[in-house]
Amino acid sequence: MAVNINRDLAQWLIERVEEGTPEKQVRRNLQDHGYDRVQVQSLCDFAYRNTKALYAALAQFDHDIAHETEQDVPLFASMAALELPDDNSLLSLTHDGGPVRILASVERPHVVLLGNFLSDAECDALMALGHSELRRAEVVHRETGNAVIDDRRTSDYATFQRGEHPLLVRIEERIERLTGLPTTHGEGIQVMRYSEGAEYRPHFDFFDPDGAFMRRRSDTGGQRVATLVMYLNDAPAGGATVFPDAGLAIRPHKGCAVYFAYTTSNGECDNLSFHGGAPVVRGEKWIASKWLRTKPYFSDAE
Ligand SMILES: O=C(O)CCC(=O)C(=O)O
Ligand SMILES: [Fe+2]
Repeated sequence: MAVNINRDLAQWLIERVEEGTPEKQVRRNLQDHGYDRVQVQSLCDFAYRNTKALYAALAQFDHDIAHETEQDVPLFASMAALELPDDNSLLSLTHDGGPVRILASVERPHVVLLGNFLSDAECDALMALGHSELRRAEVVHRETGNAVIDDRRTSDYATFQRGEHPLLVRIEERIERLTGLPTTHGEGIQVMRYSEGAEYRPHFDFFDPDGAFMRRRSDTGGQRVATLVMYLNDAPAGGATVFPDAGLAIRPHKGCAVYFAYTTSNGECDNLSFHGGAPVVRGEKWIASKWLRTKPYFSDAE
């Protein structure tokens, strides 16, 4: 199958070549991100043996983009979702457990509640996948971008690379169909367990737009624009996902998911998206989270 190269991939390849990343490592990264052997070969030929053509392609992309009027993020975020279909379902988005349904949506903060996003079997399989890998969750430091332990997030989690497991591939493809954002714009799925008393205090998922981290990293993955929290069990008590400034609380229900996007129509980060996971009062709460970026995201490049 031929490989399509877009601006971000061209840019990423050029950066790797310029910083002297060995071809072997780039091959591995590309394979990890779902490119087959033939595609990897032609991308590496382009990057390492025809670099001039790659620069030319990038210049052409930049020229085209400069002449485009539209933004580069075709988000569900940006709003078809608010027009709830008459039959209240996403007709084409079905899986073994039946159709995904839109149960409710809020304009600001932009929140969409989805029913049956995952089947029971998928929830169980995700919990099993995460179980043996669990460790104390970390948060991204707003200035440095480093992952650090923080009392505001007391859950355990297991982190996965995009496409690391067939189940994750299936769910990532579903998220692509839901949001219109290519899977490459997603960070790897995290499976999280909150034990009794554990919480994630209210926070923003987007990076501080003025912070040093964003200034340095805006070319790789860019800003976060939306989050999908998938509920893997019915938390017995407590553990709601809360948006305190909007007076909104969502009870964890197995197979449901909450999608929220935080870019306002003028391109700014929406402070109303301030949210958290309330303390679990009894039992455990399990979720899987997915963060989506404005641009293709390759974790090794971050
Ligand atoms: O636990 C929740 O309900 C929210 C999780 C969350 O905010 C996150 O993972 O970014
Ligand atoms: Fe969050």
